[in-house]
Amino acid sequence: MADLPAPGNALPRLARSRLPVPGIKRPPRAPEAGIVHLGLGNFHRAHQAVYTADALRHAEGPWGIRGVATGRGRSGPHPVIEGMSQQDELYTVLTLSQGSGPAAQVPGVHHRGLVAAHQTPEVIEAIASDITRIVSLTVTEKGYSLTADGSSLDLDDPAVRADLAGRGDPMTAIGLLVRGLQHRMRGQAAPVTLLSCDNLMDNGGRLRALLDAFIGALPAPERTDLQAYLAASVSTPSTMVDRIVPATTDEHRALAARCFGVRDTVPVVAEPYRLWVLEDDFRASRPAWEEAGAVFTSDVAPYELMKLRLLNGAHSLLAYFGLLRGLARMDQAVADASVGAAVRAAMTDEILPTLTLPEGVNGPAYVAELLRRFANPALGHRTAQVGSDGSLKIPVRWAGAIEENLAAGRVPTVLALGVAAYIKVVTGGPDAYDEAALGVVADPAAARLRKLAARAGGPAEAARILIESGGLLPEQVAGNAEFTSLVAEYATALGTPSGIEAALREVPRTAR
Ligand SMILES: NC(=O)c1ccc[n+]([C@@H]2O[C@H](COP(=O)([O-])OP(=O)(O)OC[C@H]3O[C@@H](n4cnc5c(N)ncnc54)[C@H](O)[C@@H]3O)[C@@H](O)[C@H]2O)c1
Ligand SMILES: O=P(O)(O)OC[C@@H](O)[C@@H](O)[C@H](O)[C@H](O)CO
Repeated sequence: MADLPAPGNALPRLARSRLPVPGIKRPPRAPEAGIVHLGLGNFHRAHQAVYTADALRHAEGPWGIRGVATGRGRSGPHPVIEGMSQQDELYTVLTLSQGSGPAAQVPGVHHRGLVAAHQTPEVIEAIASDITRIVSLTVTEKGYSLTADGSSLDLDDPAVRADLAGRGDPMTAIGLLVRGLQHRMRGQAAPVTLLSCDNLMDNGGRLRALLDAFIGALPAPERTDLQAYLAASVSTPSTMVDRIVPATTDEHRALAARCFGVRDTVPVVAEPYRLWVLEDDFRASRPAWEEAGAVFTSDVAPYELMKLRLLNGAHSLLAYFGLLRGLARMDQAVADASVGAAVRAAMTDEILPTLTLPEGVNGPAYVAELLRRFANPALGHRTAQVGSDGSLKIPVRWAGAIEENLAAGRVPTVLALGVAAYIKVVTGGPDAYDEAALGVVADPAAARLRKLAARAGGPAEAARILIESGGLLPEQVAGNAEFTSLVAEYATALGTPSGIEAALREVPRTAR
């Protein structure tokens, strides 16, 4: 992590004893950690942690958070864990609005964090602790060890196989959870709630199915004991989580220094809007998150579907169209006349008709509000960040809407152009978009998809192959000749540098 540019380096580091400062209150001390959170990334720190800090102001409870940095492939100190440990486990949440300066909050709910890759036994112990009532997750789509089509646990993944065999410390989030629950069961600790806060449809049900699949593949005595324990003592409610939280940059660190006189190496930035809708199925107690504005309901599905298809679906369209148009930031993409019009058309004509909205939500008003949120220039949200991991996001964000349009006899033209744009970005190499200026669009399936595309004689054939064998879209979509032909047509059109502009101008008018 790069250090702060001057004059920030001259400032004293954020610490409990240095608060309050004008604009930032000193938080109360974090209470006992009843929550273990896997995936101490930016989103958790700007969403669940803020709801928890706000809830604690209304009702006390043992709701400190033990954050765990998950995932592998990193050696040495973890920047967030290290940064927070040098700041009394504190960090700043900068709320960035269009047209006004930032507001700041220090949630102050975290205890000393753990790095799963180096401190696995401590993580298992924390999950198993009788004090722990909730284990929450934001481990990204990649963290769930899903098969390429996203339908089930990838039992061919070497990390999953090693975790199942119990060879060494568990490496996957699912393996960690199961081993933690096993210890919990043996220690006869209180029931516990596992709370997925990732952008996955039916995230609670999905997490449960993955745990069931993992446990189902264990040998008999372990398997049956854990199955009984899960049924009796573990709940996995679904949640819809919403707040745009971009990756932190040096500019954000400098902004914190300039506006609040705080040298914080690990701040997070977020939009003012936030929403959290949770299925009210907690096996043990929980923070009074409703006091902080969270909504508890018996059915989260309409909220999840609305958010994933409209917000995240539109986000991914903006990202790929923006990248091909040479636009680095999401606000630039939505402000671009041709990109903005196409994405608005997709939201209104292709996605909204596939949704049964939650009671009281007005579709057009929700779309208008999303477009306003995307347009916030203060966030600096990068198209390359939102466009990354598309092979895991497209099945969640676009596939259902495409499938339902086709089933209703409509061909969703903007979503078809979106698929062609994604294929160009992920398989096109340096010619597809200006990587040096816009940033790297990472994707775990990139090598596999490029290999498939390399077999083709041109972009149209590559698009057909990727739709048929890439695992991005369900069979019913891949088998729809009209849709596949349209994506192939767009793939050809995107072959020239001005292709995207012409296609975007055309696409909202060509609804079929
Ligand atoms: N950032 C947002 O605007 C936002 C909004 C709503 C929901 N979310 C959800 O939160 C997730 C995380 O977003 P973020 O902004 O915190 O990202 P981030 O990059 O700041 O953090 C990602 C976290 O996931 C962990 N992770 C990554 N790959 C993993 C793997 N293979 N196994 C286990 N853990 C892994 C990392 O250790 C890190 O803690 C998103 O993928 C999304 O599902 C994000
Ligand atoms: O966080 P990702 O990378 O899964 O997705 C990028 C954005 O679409 C997403 O984070 C949104 O900002 C968020 O879902 C808004 O609530």
